[in-house]
Amino acid sequence: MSLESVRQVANADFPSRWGHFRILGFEGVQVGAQPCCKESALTSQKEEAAVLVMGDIHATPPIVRIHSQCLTGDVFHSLRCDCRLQLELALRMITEAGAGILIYEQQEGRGIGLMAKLKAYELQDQGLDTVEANVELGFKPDCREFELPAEILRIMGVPAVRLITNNPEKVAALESVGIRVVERIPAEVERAETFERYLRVKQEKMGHIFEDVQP
Ligand SMILES: Nc1nc2c(ncn2[C@@H]2O[C@H](COP(=O)(O)OP(=O)(O)OP(=O)(O)O)[C@@H](O)[C@H]2O)c(=O)[nH]1
Ligand SMILES: [Zn+2]
Repeated sequence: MSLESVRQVANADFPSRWGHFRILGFEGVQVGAQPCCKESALTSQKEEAAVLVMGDIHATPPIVRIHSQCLTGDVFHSLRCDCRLQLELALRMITEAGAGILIYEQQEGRGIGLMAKLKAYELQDQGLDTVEANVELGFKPDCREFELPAEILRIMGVPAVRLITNNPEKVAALESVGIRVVERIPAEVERAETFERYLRVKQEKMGHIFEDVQP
């Protein structure tokens, strides 16, 4: 599968409680078969992202967060995962620096979609972890490829970034298309018992880097 014809479709003023941004819309088209699942939950081949931009992003490598949509966390403040806290961390870092980019990718449930993620929650309630639940539903543990955010950064003329993430796949995805990650900024948040297992599985099964705990 490859991503084609990525284009910017909007650019507007965006005052927010975090600070004053521009908000940009980008879309691209995925061509080829969905490699992720047996029964495709993703009916649309279009990939979209909303991008918040603040300040001068060209003077030095800007702070960048590639955030995958988590409706349950980002909107409802779920404590099953650390997504909302990571989103807040990123927005705080960008506004404190006065410059940066937040790419909000519509990759709900690591790309499996909202309904499948809720089914995965059900399986997790029965004892499976996040990786096992995805596999049980016929998906890969992680369906994301991060081609769209990489292409967005290229279109925006950003050749080097300081990336907020614990996920080495995001670093590798950018570097594989020539965007240098001059610094990886940990996306570590205050822990809660309700998402302790979620983080442990990210560390043990998905290779995420956590500096505040030993494996
Ligand atoms: N399949 C599945 N996806 C989940 C679950 N909980 C959260 N997600 C999704 O996980 C994605 C976030 O991925 P994470 O693995 O938490 O973190 P990451 O984006 O890979 O890495 P960081 O940059 O360090 O945050 C979002 O798309 C969420 O919707 C779950 O139980 N199952
Ligand atoms: Zn989440």
